[in-house]
Amino acid sequence: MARHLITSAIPYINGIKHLGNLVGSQLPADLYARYLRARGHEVLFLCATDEHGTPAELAAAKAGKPVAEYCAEMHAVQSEIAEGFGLSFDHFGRSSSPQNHKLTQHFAGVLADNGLIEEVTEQQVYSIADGRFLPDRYIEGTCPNCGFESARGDQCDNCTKQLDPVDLINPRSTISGSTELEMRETKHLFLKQSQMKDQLDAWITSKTDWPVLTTSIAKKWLHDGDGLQDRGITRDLDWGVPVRRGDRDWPGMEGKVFYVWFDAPIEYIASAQEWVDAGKGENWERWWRTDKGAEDVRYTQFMGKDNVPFHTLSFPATIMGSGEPWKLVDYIKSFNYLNYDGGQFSTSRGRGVFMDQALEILPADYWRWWLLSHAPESSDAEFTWENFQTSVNKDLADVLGNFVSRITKFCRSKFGEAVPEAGAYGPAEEALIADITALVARYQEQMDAIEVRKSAQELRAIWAAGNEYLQAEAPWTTFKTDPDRAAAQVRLALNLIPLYAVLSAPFIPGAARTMLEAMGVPEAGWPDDVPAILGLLAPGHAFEVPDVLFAKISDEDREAWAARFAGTRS
Ligand SMILES: Nc1ncnc2c1ncn2[C@@H]1O[C@H](COP(=O)(O)OP(=O)(O)OP(=O)(O)O)[C@@H](O)[C@H]1O
Ligand SMILES: [Zn+2]
Repeated sequence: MARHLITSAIPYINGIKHLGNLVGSQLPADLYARYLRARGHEVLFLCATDEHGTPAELAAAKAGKPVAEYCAEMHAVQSEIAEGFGLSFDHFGRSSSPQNHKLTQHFAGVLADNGLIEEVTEQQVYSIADGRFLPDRYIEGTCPNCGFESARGDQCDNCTKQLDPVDLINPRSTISGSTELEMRETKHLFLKQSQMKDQLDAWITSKTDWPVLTTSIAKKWLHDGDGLQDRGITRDLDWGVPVRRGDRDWPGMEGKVFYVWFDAPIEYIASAQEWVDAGKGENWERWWRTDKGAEDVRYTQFMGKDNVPFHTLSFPATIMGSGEPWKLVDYIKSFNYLNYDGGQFSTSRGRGVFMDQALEILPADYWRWWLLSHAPESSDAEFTWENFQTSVNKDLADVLGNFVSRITKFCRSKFGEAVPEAGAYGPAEEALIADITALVARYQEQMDAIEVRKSAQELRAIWAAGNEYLQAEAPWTTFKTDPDRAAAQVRLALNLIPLYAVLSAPFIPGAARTMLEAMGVPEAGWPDDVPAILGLLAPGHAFEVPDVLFAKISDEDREAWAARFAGTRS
C-alpha cells in the first residue's frame, strides 16, 4: 500500500463549470483517486473553489451581492454539482478560508525573509470617486483602434486589440462610472522567480516521465524570450488575502491583497488543514510536510494546459523558495482543451454544456464515460452530440448494458434468479478467463500510467470480451440441447458482472453500484486474482435482474439537445 495525495486544479468561483473544465481537471483526478482507493492505497483527494480576484468581484457585482456572500453561495452550488457528478473529494475547500489566509501570509513572509520578494513602485490608474486603484478590467473607454465605446482596460472585445488603460479614450471607472481618474504611484510585491530559474529548470529537466504537454509548457516559460520573469504577487483590490508578512504588518502594503494566482495553489495545502478542522481527518502534515511523515507520499496534480505554468514554476518557486520541507509535486497530468461543437466552451459567453445542465439531461455516468473516453490528452478534443450519442449507445448500452441485461434475464427465465450449479467449464471458458486476466493486467497498466483514453479502451475491451463470448457460445441455443452446459456458460457470464462493476467503478460509479447490488455482492473488491474473482458468485447465490443500466439516446433527444445548447446561456 502506498500513500497518494491527489489535487485537481481548483475551479474558479464565478459560475458553474462547463464540461471542458470538468474533463480537464476534476474528473480525471476523481478517476485516479477512485482507482487507487480500489487498489487498496491510502488516498487524500483534495479540491476547492478558487475565490479571489477581479472576476469574482465582477460576478458578485453583476449578481448584486456582496462578494463574500456570492462566493459562499457559489461554493455551495459547485459543491452540490460535484457531488452529483460523483467527484469523490475527501474535502472540497475554499481558497478564502482562514487557513489559506494564514498560510499564504506565512509563505510571503518566509519568501521575503529569504530575499525572494522585491518591492516595486509602479504607476496605476486611481479612481478618486471610488477611492481605489482600478484593475484593468475595471476601466472602460473608447477603443483607439476601432472606436468601440465599451473597450476594457486590458482588451477591446470588439476588435480584440490588447490595450493598456492609458490607451483608452474617455476612460471611466466601471464601478462608479466616474471619469475622475489619474495615474498614481503604487507599490507591489514581486516574487523573484528569475533568481530560481536554474533550480526550477533542473527540477523540470529531471521529470523525464511527465507528459510532454506539461514539460514543454514549463520549458517555454523558462526559456522563451528573456526567460522566466519575476511575477507580481499583490493587487490593489478589496477582496483577497490581505498582504501581511507572516503575522506581521507589511509597511507600505496596507489595503492590498495577494494576487489570486499566489494564494490559489497554497489552498491545496490549506484544504488539507480544512479537512482536519472539519473533523474529517487527522494530521494534515503527514500529507504535506516531508519532515512530518510525507516523505513517502506520491503527489499527483491534474489540470488544463493554461494552468501548467503556475504549477510547474510559480507554485514550486513558492515551495522551494520557502526553504521549508513542504511536499513538492511528483507528477503533473495536464490536458489539452475540450471544444464544443465547432467552437470553444466559454463560461463568460455561456457557450457549451454546463455541469448543472448536463445532470438535468442524463445521469452522471453517461457524461463521465464520454468525457473520460474522449479526454483531450494528446490533442484538443471536440464534443459533438453525434459523437456523444454514438459512444453512449455503443459502449454503454449495446456492450456493457446489453451484456448485463441479456445474461441476467436469460438466467432468470431458464434457471431462476440464482447462479446455476450444473455443468463444468470447458476450453471456451478457460480461454475467456485467460483473456480477461490479460486484459485486466493491461487495464491496470494504463490506469497506473494515468493514460485516461487508453484505460477507457482497455475497459471497453474487457466488456466486449464478455459479449463476444456470449455471442459465440449462445447459451440460449446450447440450452435446447445441453442445459447443463448452458448452466456453466451462464454461471461464468454472471460472474463477469461483479468483475465488470469493480473495474468500471472509477469511470461509472453509479452503474457499478447498481450492478454489485443486483448481484448481491455490494462489497466486492479489486480483482487482484481474476480467476478467483470469477468464482465469487457460487452456485445457488441469489441475484436480481437490475433495472436498465443505460438507456439509448434517441435521434429526437440528440436533436433536441443540440438545439437547446446551440446558443448561449443567459
Ligand atoms: N475547454 C477546456 N478543456 C479542458 N480543460 C479546461 C478547459 N477550459 C478550462 N479548463 C481547465 O479547467 C480547470 C478549471 O478552470 P477554471 O475554473 O479556472 O476556468 P477557466 O480556466 O477560467 O475556464 P473558463 O473561462 O472556460 O471557465 C482548469 O484546470 C483549466 O485549465
Ligand atoms: Zn476596438
